Amino acid sequence: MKVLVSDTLAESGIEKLRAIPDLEVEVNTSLTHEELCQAIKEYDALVIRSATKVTREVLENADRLKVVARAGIGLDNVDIDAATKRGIVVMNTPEGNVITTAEHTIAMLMALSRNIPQATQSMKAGKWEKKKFRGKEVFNKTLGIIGIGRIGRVVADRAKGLKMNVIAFDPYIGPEAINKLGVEAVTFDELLARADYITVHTPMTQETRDLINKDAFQKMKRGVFVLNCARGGIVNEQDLYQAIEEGIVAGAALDVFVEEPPKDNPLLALDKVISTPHLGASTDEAQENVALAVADQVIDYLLHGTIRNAVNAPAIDGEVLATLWPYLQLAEKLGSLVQQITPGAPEEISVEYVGEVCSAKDLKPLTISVLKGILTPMLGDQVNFVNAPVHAKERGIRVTESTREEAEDFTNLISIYMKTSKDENLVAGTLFGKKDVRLVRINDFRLEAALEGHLVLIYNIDTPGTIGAIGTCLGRHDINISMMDVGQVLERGQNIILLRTDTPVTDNVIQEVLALENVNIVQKLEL
Ligand SMILES: NC(=O)c1ccc[n+]([C@@H]2O[C@H](COP(=O)([O-])OP(=O)(O)OC[C@H]3O[C@@H](n4cnc5c(N)ncnc54)[C@H](O)[C@@H]3O)[C@@H](O)[C@H]2O)c1
Ligand SMILES: O=C(O)CC[C@@H](O)C(=O)O
Repeated sequence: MKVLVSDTLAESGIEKLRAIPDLEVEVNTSLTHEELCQAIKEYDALVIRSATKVTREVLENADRLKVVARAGIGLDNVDIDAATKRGIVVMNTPEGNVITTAEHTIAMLMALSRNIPQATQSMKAGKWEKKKFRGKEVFNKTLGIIGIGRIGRVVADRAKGLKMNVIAFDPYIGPEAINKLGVEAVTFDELLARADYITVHTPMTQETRDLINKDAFQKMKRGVFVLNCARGGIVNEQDLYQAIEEGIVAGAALDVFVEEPPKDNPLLALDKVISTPHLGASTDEAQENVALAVADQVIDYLLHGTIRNAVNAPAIDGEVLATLWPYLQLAEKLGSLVQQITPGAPEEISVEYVGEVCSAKDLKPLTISVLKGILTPMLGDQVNFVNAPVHAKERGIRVTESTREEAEDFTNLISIYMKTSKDENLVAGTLFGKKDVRLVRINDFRLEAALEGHLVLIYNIDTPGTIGAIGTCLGRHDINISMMDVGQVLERGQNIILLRTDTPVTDNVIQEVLALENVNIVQKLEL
């Protein structure tokens, strides 16, 4: 079998792959996209970091490819849906670079406070500018951490060592769990108002894109320092530029950018911005960790069929996988839906399997798929079929599973009830014709809708003209509705409307729909 390594990988990982007599390993880090589309035809495995773009076109040419393996976490450069459609397993190595990235954040924090990069540059230019580069102590200052997952909590630990006061905001981890880390749990606005330093450690999701925007900067202390060693775009780049110009932000440290490498990014011209070229994970130790992990995972899969850390397939036997496949999609989509409509930190998840689906020998992969669906909108690429139950456990989520063999209205049904710190909801779905995923219930409302694309969920009072008004409002913004399904609870005179639109609906349009008469709740969903 042939393995192509198309990005720079630590030598130890390449040696590990080469030590297997059944594997022929080629390293080529200079392929163009067109060359990769041609070359990929011969390979069984593709090992990448973040540079290789594994597009639909690459995957369509991948006649024998079985696995795309990422040394690192982020899979922004892989078309996972296209890989799934072609039965190609996509895996990553989510553990190996946590400490390294947290240390980089602390290095950036210190460099920012003491103007080290600027002072170095000035000295190299033959100057001695002692006054110009007077800095700030971090001792006793407040560090606000947004997203206190694996990296965020190591940053907190190291910052406490520097005797900083650490506060954190993470809507998906209960305050008790945050407080247990010796970190004060606060709301988003409180963090913005109190922090002297703000660092983001969330994944890039719909919710975190532009999380630190104009509004957020307006709520910060004057003189705040802002750090982003997570993903470009969590801190809006134009708004950051403006906030620096207005004197709100005293300095920013950026390891990641919306466009990498950045082209003519005005932030890089500002003295108050220090930057590194996505070096968060770049230490000998982390690169060794992820290279060895990725090599082990590829060997295990190619030689023994054992899947680890896959984001698109559970670790089960191929035959069982074929039978469960459509149910896995249903379970994951329903999980994603219930998470998107239920704000707050999940506390309890109950999954009920009804009818034909109960004949599956083992329902655990389906429950894991539900968990993956629930956790992915919160954690992005970090969640896979292996670690989803671990993440759920770490977050203190109670998960229960039950079965009922007798089906009522549907031959098979998966229902998920989720309770969070703020709300609770129940959703249910079925497979039509054994493979078409359909949503059939949200709480007391019965529907029949395909679960895909850009969706808008609207709760309204059942009165003539409301649906027309919603359609007109979207039409005014040139948004085409490609599907509409209405569920009713007659006795309460309430409707639920699920729309699919050809293009995503912006937050401003959502607010306009919400302002219409008889409309109570409007939620934007991506499935
Ligand atoms: N710079 C680098 O080279 C580098 C290296 C590794 C990881 N990363 C990035 O660092 C980030 C964090 O990675 P991790 O391993 O700690 O992930 P993680 O999944 O362990 O933690 C992410 C945390 O963010 C929280 N979160 C999600 N949405 C949020 C929101 N709207 N507001 C506040 N918190 C929210 C989650 O609940 C979770 O606790 C990711 O974006 C990852 O891609 C960057
Ligand atoms: O491979 C890299 O250097 C990027 C690392 C990091 O952003 C990741 O997603 O793991």
